[in-house]
Amino acid sequence: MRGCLVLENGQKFYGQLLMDEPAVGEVVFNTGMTGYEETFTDPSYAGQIITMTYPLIGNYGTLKDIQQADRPYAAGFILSELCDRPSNWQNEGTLASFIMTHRIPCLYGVDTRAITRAIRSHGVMKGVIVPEHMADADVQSLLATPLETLLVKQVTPKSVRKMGDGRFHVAVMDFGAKANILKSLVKNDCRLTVFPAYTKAEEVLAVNPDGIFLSNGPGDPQDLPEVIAEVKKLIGKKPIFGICLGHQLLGLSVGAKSRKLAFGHRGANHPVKDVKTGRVYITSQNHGYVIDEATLPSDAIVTHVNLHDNTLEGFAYPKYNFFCVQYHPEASPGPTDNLYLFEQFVSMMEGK
Ligand SMILES: NC(=O)CC[C@H](N)C(=O)O
Repeated sequence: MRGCLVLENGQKFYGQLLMDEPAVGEVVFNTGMTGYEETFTDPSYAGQIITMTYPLIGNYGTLKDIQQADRPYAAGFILSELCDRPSNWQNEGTLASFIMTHRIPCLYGVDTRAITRAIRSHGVMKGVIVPEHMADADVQSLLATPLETLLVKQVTPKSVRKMGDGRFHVAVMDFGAKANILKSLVKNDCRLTVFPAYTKAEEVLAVNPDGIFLSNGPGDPQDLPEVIAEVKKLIGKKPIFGICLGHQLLGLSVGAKSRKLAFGHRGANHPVKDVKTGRVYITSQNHGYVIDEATLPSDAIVTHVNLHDNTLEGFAYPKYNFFCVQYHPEASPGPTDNLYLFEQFVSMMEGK
């Protein structure tokens, strides 16, 4: 069936639909050349329609073991060529069947380069994926639907769970944690008590963890004032490590400000400089917001900077014994060069 992406600035892009369900979401683009399955199951994409800039998607099929959550939370997918004959000895099924199983609207056979150029020049926009024959009035009323802002509520677990049996007890605040973050902690000799996002600080501290981890997650960090209030109570009590949304919440908790980027950083090839060593890492990223470096307290230390646009990619606060990064050291997808940060967290818990 023919379908169309309609952006809120009126631009339309035509292609094929896998199903006739419409999608509404913030349209973003991801530049990863591989890793579509990890990207599609990253809960931080909740509420967003992901455009993949790489032209061939689905060519190595799907494999449950590499998925980052039990299902995709994204609002929709936009692809150029959708490969229906994957070649991979581990393949468990085509990408099309995965998408249809989870009933995520998908527009394919569409000019993804043109969509990316539209987003790059206007910034991210709301958009809808609709069947081509949908009446204009219906398309407009769909476009007028307000976007959900309480996205963390959709992806955070409902109850506390335990993982691993390592030496270091880590309390994880799960705002939509990617599976490989939790696996990376467990691999680094940690045992985890994983808490839902809105857990009170007292309850987290009551398990007497060696350290606290703040996860990635969807949406605008400023939409989480109740969570920030709890993070403020955790700071300084235990060593803390934060990734992506976790980094942003730590920034807001110490009085820094966040702002929205024009079209975000989403992909597996973003150069980040480690300020102390001068070394440049190619990193995995997925974020639309940043902490404004100029608003950090003067005794916080900038540890990482993005070399595309000089935005803040990491900071540490020795006074409170925490550090955090905006990018994704757990990779999945992307380069694994930054896995050492999990070891750094363990050293902090060891008191080294
Ligand atoms: N991956 C994340 O944790 C993303 C954080 C936040 N939702 C952003 O887009 O900036």
